[in-house]
Amino acid sequence: MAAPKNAFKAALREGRFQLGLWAALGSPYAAEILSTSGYDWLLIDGEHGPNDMPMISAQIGALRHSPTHAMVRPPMGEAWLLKQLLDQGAQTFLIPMVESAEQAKALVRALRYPPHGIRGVGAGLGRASDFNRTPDYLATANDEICLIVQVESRAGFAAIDDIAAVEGVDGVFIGPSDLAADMGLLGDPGAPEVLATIGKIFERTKAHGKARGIMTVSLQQAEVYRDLGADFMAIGTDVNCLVSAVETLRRTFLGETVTEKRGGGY
Ligand SMILES: O=C(O)C(=O)C[C@H](O)[C@@H](O)CO
Repeated sequence: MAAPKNAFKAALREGRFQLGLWAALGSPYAAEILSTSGYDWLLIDGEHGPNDMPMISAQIGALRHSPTHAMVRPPMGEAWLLKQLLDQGAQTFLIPMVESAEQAKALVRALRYPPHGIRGVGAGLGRASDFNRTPDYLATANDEICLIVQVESRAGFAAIDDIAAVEGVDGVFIGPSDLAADMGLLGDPGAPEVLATIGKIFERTKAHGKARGIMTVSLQQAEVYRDLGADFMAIGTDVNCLVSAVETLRRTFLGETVTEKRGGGY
């Protein structure tokens, strides 16, 4: 018996668009509710959400037997952290602020067992191997890992061809908020200059045969990104869904109108 198949990675390889949602509440209960809400993937956010290792592990568990694939974003792409997340069963990783091919190559090695990488052998203790009940896990794990690197700065944009060319990088995800901030447009990811840069990053990513990802909380912006070529996209966050639903409920009852900031304003 082999490592679990990575349905998200397979879908990207087959060119099937994957719709996602951001999970930053840090709630396995919320993750379980979202796991059967029709999304192809759920990003468990350890960079901006209050998600520590036990919390992330519990959310991976909540998604485990659902049609929604767990994508995990650690605060940084550190090998020791990725090792723990891998053993907890994470197979798809979103790594923030990647700005060089060297950084991308180090991430690939951190996610693979020797001789192709440096991942420590300990999955027998974790969900990854179904708690040591997957005889062929070690031999099959590498192929089911999906690495998505975030390009979200001018430095990352400048290195996009080198980054996208790295063997083992499966996709490039643009963080529009951080990219806008680094471009001097803090809080305005919908600015024309940011959109133009996003288009160029997507174009170069596709040229290297890699998947293109992005996120927004604005459905209008989502259409723009889809037209730019996004292969996978998050169209909201659990936090935003909760806040906007509560606000909309109150405003609707009071007859108030709701306006949206350009680009979602994230
Ligand atoms: O820079 C970005 O935009 C992202 O990386 C996504 C955000 O971190 C996400 O938390 C929404 O704000």
